[in-house]
Amino acid sequence: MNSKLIGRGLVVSCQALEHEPLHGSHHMVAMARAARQSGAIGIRANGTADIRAIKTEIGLPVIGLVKRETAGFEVYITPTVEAALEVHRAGADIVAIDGTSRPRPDGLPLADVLKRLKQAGVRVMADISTYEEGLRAADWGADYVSTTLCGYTRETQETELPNLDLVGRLADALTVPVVAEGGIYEPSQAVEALRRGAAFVVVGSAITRPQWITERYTSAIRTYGA
Ligand SMILES: CC(=O)N[C@H](C=O)[C@@H](O)[C@H](O)[C@H](O)COP(=O)(O)O
Repeated sequence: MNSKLIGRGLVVSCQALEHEPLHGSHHMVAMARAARQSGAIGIRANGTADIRAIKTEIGLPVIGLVKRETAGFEVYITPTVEAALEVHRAGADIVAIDGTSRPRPDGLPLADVLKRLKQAGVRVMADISTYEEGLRAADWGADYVSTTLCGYTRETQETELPNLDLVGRLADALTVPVVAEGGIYEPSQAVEALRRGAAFVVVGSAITRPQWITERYTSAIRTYGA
């Protein structure tokens, strides 16, 4: 499938959940505009409203997802086939889904999910947490494999981020594009991810979550004891 939709560069994740200060499409479109102005080549966005608004107003390729919690399940990034189709219909160029092997609310194994989405003409990014998950997702037809969930599953919760070793190992093993995402806080880490073979880099919190950026400063100052 089209691996050149997004070239070697920076994708900015513009996401704010309901409890976050910048929640709302107006703010997310502004964030995406700022990202485009400074050279971002794609946007990652959560929820059909934000995806539609960013797609219409910004014009960059959009990696879309929907975060949806379901009681009794750990997966929350586009957890079902139906959710993935919603994101696709909202205009996302690539649909990011949970690419781990954990149980999903619609009861389908990942291999079936990928098969159905491919049949529907959806370009899929599998958000994985381990090397083995990345290999499996690619084998089952994912168009992109992203390290998004490393650090966020039981198995990986102690992992220090960003996990650029995981990026490098997957990039060496796979022919589909491997995306470096999760915990990239410094420009030098983004460059290192590309050097290790990432097709592109996704950065979110370090650019678009001002409450988190502020906290980095206030906690450093607290530790200093000012
Ligand atoms: C684990 C999870 O739910 N990640 C989400 C996936 O869409 C987003 O909350 C992250 O901001 C995004 O992956 C970018 O990562 P970072 O914000 O670390 O640059």
